[in-house]
Amino acid sequence: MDYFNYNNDELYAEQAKVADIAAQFGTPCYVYSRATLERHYKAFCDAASHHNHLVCYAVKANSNLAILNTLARLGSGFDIVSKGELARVIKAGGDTSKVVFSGVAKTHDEIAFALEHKIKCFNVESEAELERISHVASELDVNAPISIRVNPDIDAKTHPYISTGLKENKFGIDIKVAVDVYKKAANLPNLDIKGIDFHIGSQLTEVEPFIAALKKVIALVKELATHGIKLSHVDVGGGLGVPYAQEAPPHPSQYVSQITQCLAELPNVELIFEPGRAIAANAGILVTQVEYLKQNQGKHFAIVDAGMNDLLRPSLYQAWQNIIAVKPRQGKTENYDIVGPVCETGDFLGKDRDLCIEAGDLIAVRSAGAYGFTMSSNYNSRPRVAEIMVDGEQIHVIRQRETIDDLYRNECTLP
Ligand SMILES: Cc1ncc(COP(=O)(O)O)c(C=O)c1O
Ligand SMILES: N[C@@H](CCCC[NH3+])C(=O)O
Repeated sequence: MDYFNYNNDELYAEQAKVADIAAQFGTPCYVYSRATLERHYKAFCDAASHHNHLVCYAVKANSNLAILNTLARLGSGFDIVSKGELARVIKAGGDTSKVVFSGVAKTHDEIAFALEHKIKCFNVESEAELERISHVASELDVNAPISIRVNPDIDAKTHPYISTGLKENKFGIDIKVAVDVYKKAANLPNLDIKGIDFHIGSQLTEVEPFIAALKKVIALVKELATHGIKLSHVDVGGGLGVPYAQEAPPHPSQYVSQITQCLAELPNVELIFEPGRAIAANAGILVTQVEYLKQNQGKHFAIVDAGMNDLLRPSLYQAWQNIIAVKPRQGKTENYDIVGPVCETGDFLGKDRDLCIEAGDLIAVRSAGAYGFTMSSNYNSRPRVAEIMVDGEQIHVIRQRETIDDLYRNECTLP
């Protein structure tokens, strides 16, 4: 089966299962396929098998414990951005020695927690952070493994909100001053310089920007060697896109092979990948029920029970995700805006979709396994939805739907 089984993934092939799941557990709900998740992870590993490598799944894409545990069992490492994400990795049985820690605002407490759990590396995003990590490591009397996240000033040609490798973005350290920062790191106490990393953005549909950034980084690795600073790994970040609509991003094997070719001149350097979306997006769907069909002066709306609080990407980035009927009907299609219950005009899951549907029907938003549940909220006091994993013939509830009580569990009224 294709890596991007966009039109025919394991879940869609089992429409009856999706309908049963909705009947049993209610809607909206996220439904994931373990088989797809595993296949996507292996696509990276298999393609990189001839180079010393580590795939560190980006936890932010989908941090459910069952998802992390599934990947941990395959030997995955993890890219984290908070103490909470590290705690999830530990709870899910992940190996902390395979964890890299990214993010621009690591606190004293987060750094100490990561050091106590002996993570593989801190991806350092500023000189001030470097000093803080050195300080915390000295307090704990340990050495902190570090890599500098360089900002290579490469245009990733993606949505401006998810572009991270340009000088106007907050991420990383200007590649032009990186040598000086490495020299500074070499002189600070309790730091072990391990590697270098970059991450130029998300949902990239071409390999060229990755290669352009990697070439700059390889030149820097060589320059650092002339200063006696030897690196043992190069972390190329995540960012490989998926086909939500007509875009045709490269298959992971193509992407990985171009990267390994580029890195062939540094055969002893470990290659780290941080994919999130490419592993999780097309392993999940959001299932929602049509509550009402409505017409305003010729404009058709399908009002569904999932909203922007459940899946934010369409509202936040005007992202397009395919929407299909779980049980297609024969008949005339209508052009609908698929909108949710939230009191915001921007609350939509899709616009201008031709569908043949009736109230009560189930529809599925595809490619929703990444940045779906993790970006959901309780806005409008809507309980967060259930997450379900299809695992061969078995179906597991991997997160219960929140109850109304859950909404105010941590609140109180004034005395
Ligand atoms: C540092 C870092 N690594 C990895 C990722 C994962 O990105 P993606 O889901 O696009 O693979 C992100 C998110 O963009 C990130 O910020
Ligand atoms: N949340 C974004 C991706 C951001 C990646 C994090 N750096 C999305 O849904 O596309």
